[in-house]
Amino acid sequence: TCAFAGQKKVLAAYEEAVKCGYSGARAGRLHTPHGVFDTPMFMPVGTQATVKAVSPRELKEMGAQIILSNTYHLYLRPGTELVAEAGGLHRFMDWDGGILTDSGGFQVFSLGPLRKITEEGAAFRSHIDGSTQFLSPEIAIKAQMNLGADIIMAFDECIPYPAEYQYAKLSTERTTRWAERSQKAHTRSGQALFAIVQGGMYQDLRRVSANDLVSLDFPGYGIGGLSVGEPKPVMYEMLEQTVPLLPENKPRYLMGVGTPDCLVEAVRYGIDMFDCVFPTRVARNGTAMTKSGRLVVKNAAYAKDFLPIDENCGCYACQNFSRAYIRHLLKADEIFGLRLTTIHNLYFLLDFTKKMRQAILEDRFLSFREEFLAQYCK
Ligand SMILES: CNc1nc2cc(C(=O)NN)ccc2[nH]1
Ligand SMILES: [Zn+2]
Repeated sequence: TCAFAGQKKVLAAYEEAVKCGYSGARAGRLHTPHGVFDTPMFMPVGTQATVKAVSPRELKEMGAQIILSNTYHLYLRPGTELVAEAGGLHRFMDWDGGILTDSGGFQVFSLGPLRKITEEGAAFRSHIDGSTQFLSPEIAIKAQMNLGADIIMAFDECIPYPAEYQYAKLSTERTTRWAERSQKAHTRSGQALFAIVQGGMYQDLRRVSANDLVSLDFPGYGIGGLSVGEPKPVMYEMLEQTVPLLPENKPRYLMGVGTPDCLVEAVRYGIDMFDCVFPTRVARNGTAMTKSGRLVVKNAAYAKDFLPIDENCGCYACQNFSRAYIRHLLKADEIFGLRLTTIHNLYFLLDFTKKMRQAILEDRFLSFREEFLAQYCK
């Protein structure tokens, strides 16, 4: 904990960032009111207060530490006041690990042309009932205080890709003003507010955004506006420009990323935290993630394949069921099939970040990265 602007706040303090020999890769420990967690870490996405198709008990069993929920969705349904009356998000969804809520900046952007953004905030149409809605830094922070997550995000604008330089510049400057308004509106102790670096795909805007937000002094920093359709080398270049400007002793969270190859590169640049819908989303159309790439277990090729998805995987699906069985369930539209592919994909990414942490602690991250990329991109 530390005294902060007169408020006593338990911040997501960042300890023992063990630096490995190469550039920014590091293993750390993240302190929150719901526990101390190891980084690098992958955070399963539970948009509407549930990680689709799996229970909190299964999440705990597979090693999930912090899960993500979306303020935009919960604000529209069931309402964040209702969740507060239920005792907060942890109680509501029976999850006693860490929770991080995104502020809605991305959802408003991904809603496309329905939105209108002004200095005050963002007006948009609800994807549920088409009603006109409005989010501002103050509204988004109040909603997140009601939800009671351990880590909450400043309200920002996730700049679309591609975007004109002038638009990206004005939007990024506004996001910094919104970060300051988010800070002023954040009065709940025991909750860490992270800022979000934007700047589009422009190196200079990324640097200005990072420097301005660091001057405002946040306990952690999200890097937003990436993985929005840009080529991977552009994303890596933005990381190279941004991460070194962020304080070494604070967590860096790359939002919305990603596949294992992106994770291992981002860790190399010094990213600590990730979230992505990819593992749960592709699971629902029968795709399993493996260290050699994707395996579409629904394919006819696996009809008589009585091996598990991955015989070296420790997850519940691979320990007990065959590809043939899972394919049968998926073809028969059995819900248990989706549960098994989801359990496997989440376990795969959680285990992958655990393996990266171990490699960093044993100072062999670089060779781990080489070996993985050689096999994965095959
Ligand atoms: C899947 N790609 C992806 N990019 C994201 C960017 C943001 C962001 O800038 N939030 N303020 C959040 C989630 C994202 N997911
Ligand atoms: Zn598995």
